[in-house]
Amino acid sequence: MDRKTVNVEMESKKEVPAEALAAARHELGEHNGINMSIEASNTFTFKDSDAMNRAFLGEVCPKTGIYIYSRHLNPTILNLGRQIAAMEGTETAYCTASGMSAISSVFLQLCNTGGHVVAAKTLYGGSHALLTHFLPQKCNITTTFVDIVDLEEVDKAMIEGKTSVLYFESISNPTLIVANIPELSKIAHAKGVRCCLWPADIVDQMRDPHEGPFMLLGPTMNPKLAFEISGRIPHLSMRMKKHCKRAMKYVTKMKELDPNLDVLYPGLKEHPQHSLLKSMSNKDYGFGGVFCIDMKTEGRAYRLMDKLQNNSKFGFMGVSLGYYETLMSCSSSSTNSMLDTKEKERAGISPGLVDVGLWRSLPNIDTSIIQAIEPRGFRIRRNFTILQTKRGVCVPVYKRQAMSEETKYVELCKGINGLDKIILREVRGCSAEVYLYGGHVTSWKNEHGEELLFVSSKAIFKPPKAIRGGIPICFPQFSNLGSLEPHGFARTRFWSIDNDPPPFPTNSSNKAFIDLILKHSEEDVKIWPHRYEFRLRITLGPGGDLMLTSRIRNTNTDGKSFTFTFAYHTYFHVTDISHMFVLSSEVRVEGLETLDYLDNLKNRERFTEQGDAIVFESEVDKVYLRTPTKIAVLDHERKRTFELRKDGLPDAVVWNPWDKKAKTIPDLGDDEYKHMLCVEAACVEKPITLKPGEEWRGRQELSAVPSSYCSGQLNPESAILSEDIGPA
Ligand SMILES: O=P(O)(O)OC[C@H]1O[C@@H](O)[C@H](O)[C@@H](O)[C@@H]1O
Repeated sequence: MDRKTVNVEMESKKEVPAEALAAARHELGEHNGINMSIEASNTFTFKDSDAMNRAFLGEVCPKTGIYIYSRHLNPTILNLGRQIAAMEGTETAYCTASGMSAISSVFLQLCNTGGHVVAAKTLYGGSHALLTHFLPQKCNITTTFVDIVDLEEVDKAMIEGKTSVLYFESISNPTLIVANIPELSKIAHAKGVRCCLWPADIVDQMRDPHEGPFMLLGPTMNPKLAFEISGRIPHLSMRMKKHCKRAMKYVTKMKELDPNLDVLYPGLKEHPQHSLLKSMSNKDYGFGGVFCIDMKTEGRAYRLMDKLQNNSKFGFMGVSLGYYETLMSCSSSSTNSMLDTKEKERAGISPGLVDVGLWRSLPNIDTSIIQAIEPRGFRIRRNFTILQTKRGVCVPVYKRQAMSEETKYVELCKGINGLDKIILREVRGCSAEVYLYGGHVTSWKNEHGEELLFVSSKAIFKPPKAIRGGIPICFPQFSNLGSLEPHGFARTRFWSIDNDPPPFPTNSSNKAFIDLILKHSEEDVKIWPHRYEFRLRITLGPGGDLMLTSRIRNTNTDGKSFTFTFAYHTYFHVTDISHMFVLSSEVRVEGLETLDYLDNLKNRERFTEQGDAIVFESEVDKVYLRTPTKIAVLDHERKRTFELRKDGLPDAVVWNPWDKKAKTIPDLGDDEYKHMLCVEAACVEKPITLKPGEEWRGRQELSAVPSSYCSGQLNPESAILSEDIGPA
């Protein structure tokens, strides 16, 4: 027995790949190490000149332990080749540095100039480009593309004496078509055509591969990598079984949750080649770990992937799908982007096809479907915006309907505790809610019904307490900068609908708006001896922007001026302000860097902001002074940016109570501080003074855009126009 060989001869024809591999040679290390040694040399020496001569004459070779040059063959790479050959039941295997180097070498090996290939029309983009562009131009090798499941078409396309290769990839990427390998081999062999299948047995009836392009072009794998793969390959069977099992469970659950979902997976009975794959595949290995969801359009595919990666933490966007994490890609615009529209159509590659290689560990997948798969299923459901109908059937509603004629842009109804509330709606499905109590916006939702403002679960919708969350109006006093109750009384008064407001410079396309008015009451005059009219217009723009315009007029008849401070105390809803992302919080504010601020936590002492962006790791209560008209709040995890634009309001308050302070606020849950961030367009440092008859105007506009924000470059209009998972 060879010192480096454990007793077992390679048996290439074992039926079960794992058993065949276990029965294959196992190289030991140079010093009898249990691992084989990595042969890192490029070139090899010989015991004498005769041996060298015999090696070049081909009389001795790697089989007899004599190597010349690693580009031809290397012991470590050869060992991996033996393992793979054992698993695949082939005579030999050659390990290359990439799939495309293997595929191109095979074509160069088997085809002569002027040659002809018959290939499946659905191929990996690189293979398709090689056959469509490179080989015809450089080598005059042409290809006829066929539907690989139509055996007659395949047969007809092969020209005896001209066609040298029948090439297909099974299971195909990205459309998951399964080829009938035994039948295709028969048809090819009958015409003397070599049958090449990727990624399993590459070569059938090939001459010694070491004489051709494999040796000359040097696509050889790095021996260190070969060593690593050799060590992992013995467990591949276990991983593949689990991989396939997970995909099967996951897809089954998804289909259960939404039978209308366009999911492609060979494990599903409705897959056209389900039975074929079952008949060909090794027992217990299932149907692969890759499935596809057809979102129909590229835009919807992207938005789904964005959400799955950044909201649900489901996986990552990335091609290859072979990583140990779940990967997903929209093949039409990634791996298959080199195909033109017609070629994609012919190959059946929909622009919205999302391929998912499901690897990520789903906790308790075997023991608790409900705990493990269902929540993820629900996440997917949520991402597809699926609603539960009355009959309990899930229907996808991404075919968003335009607002029906009778749906109202403005609706007056009763809210919590019977308080009057106005709902504003826009055609795309966004909405806002305003309580007359406080003139208080309590909800702002995007077209997917996602809430963009934070309202505490403990909020008390009852006078005299202000509602915790939404957008309280602080007037005529911000915080405790005066003798009135903190933040003034406007947020705890009942406002009225202003049916006849003085003319407003409005955008005529805005239909969803409401005008409110608050006037002095005799009671209030006792605590703030002034007469005023506070008009508030709240508008929901067609793109979902929320705009608040305040007009405050001094209506004193005693000739006295009055002075006030003001804020739109906006509570933005954020994923989790306490989460850290690359050493800073997932949530940050841009636009306030380097500005002066008054620190409410330090007796309103004045400081200058030092950091590049405002991030959060503890309580913050600052009044930034003379701020720009645009401020952005970035929620990294949700991949959402709020843009706040303001006019007439020079300051900006940033407040989060963090954990300790939150516990002292009775109408705020202990952990709720994580999901809120107040950024308030305000006028604090220099109070406003109005003479009788004078009017002040202060405006705040909010947009939520589903992308990252680059300071100063954000065009909210175009970002807003990019729909989320919208109509198919
Ligand atoms: O609890 P309130 O009155 O709604 O105020 C909340 C916070 O509002 C912020 O605007 C102030 O800067 C903070 O100082 C204050 O604590």
